[in-house]
Amino acid sequence: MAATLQVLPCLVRAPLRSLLWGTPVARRASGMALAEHARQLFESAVGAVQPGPMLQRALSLDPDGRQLKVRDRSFQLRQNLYLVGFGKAVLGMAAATEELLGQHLVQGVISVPKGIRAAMERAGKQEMLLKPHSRVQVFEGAENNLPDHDALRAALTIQQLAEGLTADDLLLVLISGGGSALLPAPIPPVTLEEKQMLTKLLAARGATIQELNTMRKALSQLKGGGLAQAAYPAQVVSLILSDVVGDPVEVIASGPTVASAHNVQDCLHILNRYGLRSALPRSVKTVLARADSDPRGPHTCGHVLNVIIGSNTLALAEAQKQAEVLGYRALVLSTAMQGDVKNVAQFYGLLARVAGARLISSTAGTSVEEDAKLHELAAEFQLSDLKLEEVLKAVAEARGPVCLLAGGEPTVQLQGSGKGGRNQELALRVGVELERWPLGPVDVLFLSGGTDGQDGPTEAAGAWVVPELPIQAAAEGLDVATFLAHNDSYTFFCRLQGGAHLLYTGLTGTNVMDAHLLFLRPQ
Ligand SMILES: Nc1ncnc2c1ncn2[C@@H]1O[C@H](COP(=O)(O)OP(=O)(O)OP(=O)(O)O)[C@@H](O)[C@H]1O
Ligand SMILES: O=C(O)[C@H](O)CO
Repeated sequence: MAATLQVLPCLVRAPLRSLLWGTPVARRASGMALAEHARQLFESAVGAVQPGPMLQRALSLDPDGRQLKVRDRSFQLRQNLYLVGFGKAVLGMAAATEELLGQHLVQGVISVPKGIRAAMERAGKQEMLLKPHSRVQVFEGAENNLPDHDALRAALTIQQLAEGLTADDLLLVLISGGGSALLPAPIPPVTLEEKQMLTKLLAARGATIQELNTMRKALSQLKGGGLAQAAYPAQVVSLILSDVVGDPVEVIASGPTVASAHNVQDCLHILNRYGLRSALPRSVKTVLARADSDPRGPHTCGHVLNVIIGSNTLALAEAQKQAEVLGYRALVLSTAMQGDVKNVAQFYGLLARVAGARLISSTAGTSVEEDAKLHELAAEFQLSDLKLEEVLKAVAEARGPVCLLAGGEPTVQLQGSGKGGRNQELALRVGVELERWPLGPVDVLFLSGGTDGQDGPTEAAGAWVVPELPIQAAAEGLDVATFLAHNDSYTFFCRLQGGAHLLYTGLTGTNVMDAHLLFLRPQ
């Protein structure tokens, strides 16, 4: 998520209302009513994981304001409350926390992306901004999600605050995605540049976020429970907005308040897997060699309460509820969609075909081959929570409009130098897939959007498509295959019907991966 949000370049001529869903002409186009519902449901998903409501749900003060309740735990408040935070959504989380607990807050320090305050101001999101005389000091850094010297300064200030706490104090830690890059504190003699280089190399070779953060933890003073250790003997409560599939607290932002269960062997394994063992800087070898013989052993976190306060699951549950209100049979397929965007697109294309056939009539169903192929594709993703059979069964019984919801974070192997994001590329690819399969008398619409409101380095959050997409594109002389070959989905959608298929929300101030919505409505 780049922190700045500029004018929407492909739509500068359009009035504000039509920026969202296009011109009146486009509005009449096929699928426009479904598109309006898709936008509403996407917004309700994002709304459920806004910092304010999330923190109000997670925290409560007793009537005399002396006890803070978090889940089933109570903490005494007596001018002993401190706050630190790091992550893309932490500015709004800190503002909401100060709003709720300001009278008890002694001091706070947060590390947030460069330019985020200005972007929130431009977007008119006052609720995401701290008040003028806030007790929370803000550091902006980690441009392009890479740790830099500004983030390092923030991390050292956070460390100092934590180390100064006593057993009477309570430290609230606000954590969200992007927290790893915003809290760099390499163990000497490893330098910031060396750590940055290693994480960049691992990411470029396809390391997963779990692998990347295992390495980050091994080389950091604050990750893998280091921050909790620094705050000891104060009590620590971490409020975590998850941007990782399955909400693993030890992985999100590299688990600064969760004892690391990894050892040096795990790190060597990862380095071997990506052919990086021999290229390691001497400093990294030194730190890894020291780690297992550290007499203090791993960090202990018995004084910590880690709480997930927002996640993709929560966001989809709200969208599901709203879809039912709009009259859809709404079903959540998975909150763990991962895998190459091409395969994910193929899956959704085939799902529309198979589910669509079941919706209109079980006898005019799809071929055995199509059904088998759909299950084969699903099995390849190895999704822990996929409910394909249940969903297909429910669709067959639905007899009316259906909305299938999923969440996660597919990956794009970048080959071209075009402008796009994984949501727009997924939508474009699904548009192509939808045309490949005869769908029968069913209206279909697919939307993919990033819940942070910014898809890759573009101003859009995502896009929506209908099966007529290839025909619409051809009518405007747009060759979909060429745009896809250059990873140029944003340019494509800007040109298609004057940008009517792009989803614009502006920066949302939250981040729980992506949301995918597939609508099927018998004609
Ligand atoms: N031209 C492009 N076409 C398609 N995808 C792209 C393009 N350029 C970048 N991306 C994808 O965008 C993603 C990076 O953008 P973004 O900052 O939104 O994601 P992120 O860093 O994973 O953040 P978040 O998890 O907060 O969404 C990467 O997955 C990258 O592959
Ligand atoms: O910061 C990070 O480590 C990633 O966003 C995952 O939480």
